[in-house]
Amino acid sequence: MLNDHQPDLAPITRHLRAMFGSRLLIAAVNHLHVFDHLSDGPLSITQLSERIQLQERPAMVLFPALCAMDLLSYTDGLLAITDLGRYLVQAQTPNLTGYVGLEKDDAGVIEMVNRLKNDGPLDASQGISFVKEGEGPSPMDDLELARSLTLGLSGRARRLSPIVAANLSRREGHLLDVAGGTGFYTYEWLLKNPSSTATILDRPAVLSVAAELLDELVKSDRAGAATLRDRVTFLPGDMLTDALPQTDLLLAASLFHDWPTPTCQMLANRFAASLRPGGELWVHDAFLNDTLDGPLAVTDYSAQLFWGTKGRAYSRAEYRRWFVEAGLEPTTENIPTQMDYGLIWARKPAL
Ligand SMILES: C[S@@+](CC[C@H](N)C(=O)[O-])C[C@H]1O[C@@H](n2cnc3c(N)ncnc32)[C@H](O)[C@@H]1O
Repeated sequence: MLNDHQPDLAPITRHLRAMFGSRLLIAAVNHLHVFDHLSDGPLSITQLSERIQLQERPAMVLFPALCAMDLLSYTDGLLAITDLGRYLVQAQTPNLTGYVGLEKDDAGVIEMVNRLKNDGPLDASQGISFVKEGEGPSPMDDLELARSLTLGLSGRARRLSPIVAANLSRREGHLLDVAGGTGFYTYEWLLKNPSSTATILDRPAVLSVAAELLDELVKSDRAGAATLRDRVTFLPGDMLTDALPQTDLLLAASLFHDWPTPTCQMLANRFAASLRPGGELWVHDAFLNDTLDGPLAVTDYSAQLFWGTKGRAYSRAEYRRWFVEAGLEPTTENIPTQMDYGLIWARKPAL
């Protein structure tokens, strides 16, 4: 476990991600004119999305962010301008549209507007970070890029994995860590479950980094580390298409948030099928409020995910709907970890 003297590192990631939230704000005010569209009265998400021509993913990134900033409210299925948001309507005097607009030509803002309108970058010919889908190129299959992206996540994984491992079920059995990246979540869980085994599934280039990190750990003086090598299997593959091994626990850490909604449902179905009766699907991620109006740290993160991947942040209610559709029984537990992350889980009914 982390000792009490180690701070939650959330302030660092919040400051990092605020940049993406700022871009959303300026895009909404000066390019998409969200507040002017709402100035005659509330609209549903679908109505407003149609007016400003946003598809589902960008809409579900932008509107929750503006709610989290207290500029819009979302009640009874309607988006409305708040008292604060009124000061972003051009017809209101005074207003701050001109002041916010001093930044409207910033390159990051212009690119955010393009990505919002296009539901992603205009040119994705080199692939998208953290995702491998179909036959096209993926940075996760490029030795250098896969290494730098995986090592880029390693500090977060090192820090959060002991907390996650302490909260996952303790049981004798098998853990399947899908899209396991560095493998730290698996290594920490195995250290706490000395009779268990695990499989880490990811792209081959990522798994070679995970194997190096395991070597380091095995050579360290951590109690039990020497047993890890025989208990971990590295499984190179494609989680979207390859057969998944049967397992007792399946961990999806920072996984769903890289993918659009239909892919998330498909993944939930595949993961449910790979669980043995009584098995558990665990998700470690940052969750939107079920009311889709924050929290700000997560709407900023959602903007960053929207920018860099095919996904966004989802609410626990969205995950639980996928779980039910996949035949799983969601629990009501919401377990916070750190860095604005948390755990939720669902059970596969016993036979
Ligand atoms: C954001 S990282 C999360 C890594 C790790 N679970 C963590 O929390 O640090 C997403 C991972 O998904 C993997 N991935 C993407 N598409 C995949 C696919 N089709 N099959 C298997 N792994 C995939 C990437 O290689 C990457 O390691």
